[in-house]
Amino acid sequence: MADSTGARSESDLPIEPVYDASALEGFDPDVKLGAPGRYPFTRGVYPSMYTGRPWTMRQYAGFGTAKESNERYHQLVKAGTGGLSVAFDLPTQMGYDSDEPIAHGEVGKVGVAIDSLDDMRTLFDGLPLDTISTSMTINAPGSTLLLLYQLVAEEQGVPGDKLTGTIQNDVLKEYIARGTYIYPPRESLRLIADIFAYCHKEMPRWNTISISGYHMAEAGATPVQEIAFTIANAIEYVRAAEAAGLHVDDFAPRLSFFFVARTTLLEEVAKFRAARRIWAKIMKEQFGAQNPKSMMLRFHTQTAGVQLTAQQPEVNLVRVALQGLGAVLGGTQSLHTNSFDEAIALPTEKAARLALRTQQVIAYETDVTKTVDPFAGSYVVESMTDDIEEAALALIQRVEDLGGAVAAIEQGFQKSEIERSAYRVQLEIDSGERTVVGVNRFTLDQEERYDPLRVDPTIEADQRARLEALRADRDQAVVDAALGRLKDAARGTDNLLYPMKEALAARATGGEVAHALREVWGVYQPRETF
Ligand SMILES: CC(C)(COP(=O)(O)OP(=O)(O)OC[C@H]1O[C@@H](n2cnc3c(N)ncnc32)[C@H](O)[C@@H]1OP(=O)(O)O)[C@@H](O)C(=O)NCCC(=O)NCCSC(=O)CCC(=O)O
Repeated sequence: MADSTGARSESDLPIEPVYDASALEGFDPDVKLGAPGRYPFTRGVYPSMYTGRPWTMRQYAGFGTAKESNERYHQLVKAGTGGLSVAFDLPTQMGYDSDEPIAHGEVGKVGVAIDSLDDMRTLFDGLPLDTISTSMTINAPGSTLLLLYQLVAEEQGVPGDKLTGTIQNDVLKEYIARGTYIYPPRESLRLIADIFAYCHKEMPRWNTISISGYHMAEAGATPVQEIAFTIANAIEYVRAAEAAGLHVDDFAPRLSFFFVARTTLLEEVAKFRAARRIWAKIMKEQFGAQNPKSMMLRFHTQTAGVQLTAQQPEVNLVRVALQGLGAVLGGTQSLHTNSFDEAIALPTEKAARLALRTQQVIAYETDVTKTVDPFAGSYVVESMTDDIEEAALALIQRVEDLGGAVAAIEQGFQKSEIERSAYRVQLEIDSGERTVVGVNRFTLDQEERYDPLRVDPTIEADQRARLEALRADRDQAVVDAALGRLKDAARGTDNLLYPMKEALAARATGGEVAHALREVWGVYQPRETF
């Protein structure tokens, strides 16, 4: 291994200037790799990987009203996207309606505003929910949006067992890095276990959670921290579901993951391979899973937004191509490539199309899809995979020693470790030790003007008007009764999703559902650590 003066990876692990056969001394490919599609899945979750089917090109999109977002989805489908991915605005993500004072100024900004079944119907108008898979980036109110989706599908004549997609539903990382939590951790875990049980019965093809390292990475986590904290959260979810009486093989096949892809391509490929191996072993050895699908770490990837620059934004096209290539070489199941203008504002239609084209070039103009796991056996990538696995396992153990992910969150552990890493990177950029092209080297004297997309400010008023009409039009007594049954379930142990679905079908709003649960469970108060 390199001495302390040698190159270091993003995870602060040594990188040798040259790797040779000695790096793989004692390396047993049968144990470390297995065949593609076989335990421990280091080489990928499917035997044929992209030679059988390309990854899902799934571009995250949504802004303004349901109608505008619906138009963008139709454009993306026309441009060849393989699956939908819905971005919701902050009020929707926090369980507030568009007409609440706290929502003012945020309606439709970072995603689409969805208040009720009426909005959801508009959002998916003309999109065939029996054939398209849809991911929804929604966490604390994940159950609400999932049920609205199911209700719209039922109106289209598509039953729950035909529906494919994913809700993010990963509240633990919200406490650590992203911030859109509502309820305290223990109640959130109970809701998540109810979602697992509901989907097992009613929507068996749905991916019930997307356990995410992406946002931790955006907040500054290193690759090792990203996968270690994500897997530690996943362990917590498995325990919560088991405690609720579910059998591991009844829900684990539908757990999915979400990671970042940085420009440091070699380490990223190693990270993805290590993550698969770690998860497979944990599920088999620690949780006694029997179904190989329970051991498969299937993941979505988004290219690293934090690496994009507002300066010379077209350079971001190059960064995204490299990041996307890393994700594919690492065996991702689904990929979002960022638009080059994302460091400035919401992507324009042209920028969104170019981002999709980037994936299409990787898929159809390179040769990396023609053979499975092309880096297998590489001196450097296998060494890095081992190093990352070892470091990540040690960090998972530290979380376990603190009492598991929830206890560690309550002690502020993950957040402060990530902040330390972010600080280190910022110091390196400020001192010039780390080059960011166009920012601290190769800069322009005068940046070109760039006209970003702006959200129409009148949409908040439109959304309010729609809510007023909905409240005047619906049968309030039916809504109140259903919300009452939801609160009773929250006080007791019955699965919450059944009364929640009744309330939403009666046109209760997302805000009303969240308020009902707030009333019973209270809200999470974060602990500040320095
Ligand atoms: C599991 C994944 C990762 C991918 O699901 P997909 O449906 O796309 O892919 P998949 O499951 O791999 O493949 C679909 C079907 O094809 C089959 N299949 C695929 N490849 C195969 C092959 N080579 N051989 C045989 N079968 C194969 C699979 O078994 C599966 O069928 P079966 O199902 O029948 O087995 C899912 O969770 C997902 O799509 N996640 C997306 C998450 C996302 O978009 N998040 C956006 C976050 S955006 C965000 O957070 C932004 C930042 C912010 O807002 O803060």
